[in-house]
Amino acid sequence: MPNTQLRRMDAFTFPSYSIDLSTGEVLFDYALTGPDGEQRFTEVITLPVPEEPPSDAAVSALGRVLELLHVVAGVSYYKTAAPGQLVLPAPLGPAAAGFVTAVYTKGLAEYAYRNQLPYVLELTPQVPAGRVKAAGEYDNSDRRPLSAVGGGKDSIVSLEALRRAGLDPVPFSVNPNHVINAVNEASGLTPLAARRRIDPVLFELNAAGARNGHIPVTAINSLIAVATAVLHGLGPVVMSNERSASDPNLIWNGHEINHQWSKGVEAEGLLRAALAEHAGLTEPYFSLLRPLSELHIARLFATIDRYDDVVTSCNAAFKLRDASERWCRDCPKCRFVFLALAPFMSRERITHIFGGDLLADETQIPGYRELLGVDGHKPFECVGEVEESVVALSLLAEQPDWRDTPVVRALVEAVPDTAWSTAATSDAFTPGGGPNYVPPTYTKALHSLTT
Ligand SMILES: CC(=O)N[C@H]1[C@@H](OP(=O)(O)OP(=O)(O)OC[C@H]2O[C@@H](n3ccc(=O)[nH]c3=O)[C@H](O)[C@@H]2O)O[C@H](CO)[C@@H](O)[C@@H]1O[C@H](C)C(=O)N[C@@H](C)C(=O)N[C@@H](CCC(=O)O)C(=O)O
Ligand SMILES: Nc1ncnc2c1ncn2[C@@H]1O[C@H](COP(=O)(O)OP(=O)(O)OP(=O)(O)O)[C@@H](O)[C@H]1O
Repeated sequence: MPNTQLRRMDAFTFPSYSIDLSTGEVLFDYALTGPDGEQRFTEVITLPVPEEPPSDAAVSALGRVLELLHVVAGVSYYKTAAPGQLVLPAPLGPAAAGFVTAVYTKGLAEYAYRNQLPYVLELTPQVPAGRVKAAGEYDNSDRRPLSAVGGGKDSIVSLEALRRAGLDPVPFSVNPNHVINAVNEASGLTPLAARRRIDPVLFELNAAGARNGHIPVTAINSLIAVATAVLHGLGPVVMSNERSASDPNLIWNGHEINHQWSKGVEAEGLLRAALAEHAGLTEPYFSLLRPLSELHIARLFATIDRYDDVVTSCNAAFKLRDASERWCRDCPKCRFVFLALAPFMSRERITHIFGGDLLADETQIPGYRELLGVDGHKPFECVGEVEESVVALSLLAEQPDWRDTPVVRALVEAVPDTAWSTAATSDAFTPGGGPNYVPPTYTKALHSLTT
């Protein structure tokens, strides 16, 4: 469909969804409709099939989780046209409707900002009238946790914390690539995986100039993880989203624009409430690392060395096409993670992990100035707060191994004098900093790492 016709689409709908429990295949249908006709999409998600058939209660809860996932996974297709009407397929209770609304507004905020579509920030889904049948309570909180693995340092820290606390985690990933497979192999644990196939029509539309931009992918991965946990009779989904993820990149038209919104604590609370209300799940999902800063997690990661040959946090390694092998060494995330790990590792070890020394490379200086808040705003990437970068720099400036590297020298010159007092009073290594949903049984896992 030509781009001009796409721009005239006025509604996005959710015609149907189906699941085949014998194969784990879930089909989600979507439609953009307008004066020039219709553009349909089908996304296919394949859940791993359990050895034992699921109980009736599990099948019923699974159906409810998939109803939420159907709506949430629609963001990828909605964004090609961003019509003003978002017409939901069925009635939802207030918590589920609140979660869905936030996914399409706050989760698409970076997309709205970059495409200059302010109305997306205020989108109000049309929820069909009617009562939602109350979900039966489904309590799986005492079962083995499903630990989401993204191949980076954060999920490795969680996996090891859960293992040390004797909680017997099951690693889980959506579309694991060679990085994630290698991390799972290094863990020695037996993982579960789900497949997600985006409709190839989306890529054709992208190539033809359809609207494009960032989507709240963690909300999608999280719901696929919860669906898998329910289907397999497993316990809570444990994420590794840090407290810095809740920090917005900028304010636009009075709205916070946060690249990592669906990793933030607000999204976590809304998702938990939606799952409790709509699917009856009492303890479905939380982030173990929520009380910690990225810098603190980096310090913890440095105490674990079994993943050095495989860990990869760079997003370029996770592209659907033309992915980098591991660290690209030239993006905000590579720069930030290097800066955060360097104070806690020898140059030899970190150079081995990254395949190069970013602090020896002067071409990295402009990118580091952004991370330190000297130029521009915090990049639209999964990077920590400016304060964390400042604290990391202050630590490096005191270390003989690092203080004379060209990048550290240039940055020490560049930051304002106030940076040093910010660093001195920072709470980057003090767990806390706002609400978290870590259940009491799991706080011991966190303590085993941080004390
Ligand atoms: C890997 C990556 O960072 N991709 C972002 C990038 O996409 P790009 O076009 O360069 O490559 P692909 O990822 O291969 O995607 C091709 C197109 O497919 C569409 N698409 C992909 C996944 C999806 O779930 N839905 C989709 O519609 C999209 O049209 C792509 O162009 O730039 C895109 C535009 O800004 C981003 O949307 C891509 O981000 C992926 C969805 C992704 O998985 N990103 C994670 C690595 C990521 O950004 N994680 C965040 C967490 C943010 C959150 O709130 O969840 C983070 O690390 O901060
Ligand atoms: N493909 C995936 N399947 C399942 N969960 C994922 C996937 N990719 C990321 N996640 C999870 O989403 C959350 C955010 O991902 P993110 O990329 O920030 O984390 P990470 O890979 O653990 O660490 P890092 O921040 O170092 O990259 C984490 O809990 C991570 O485990």
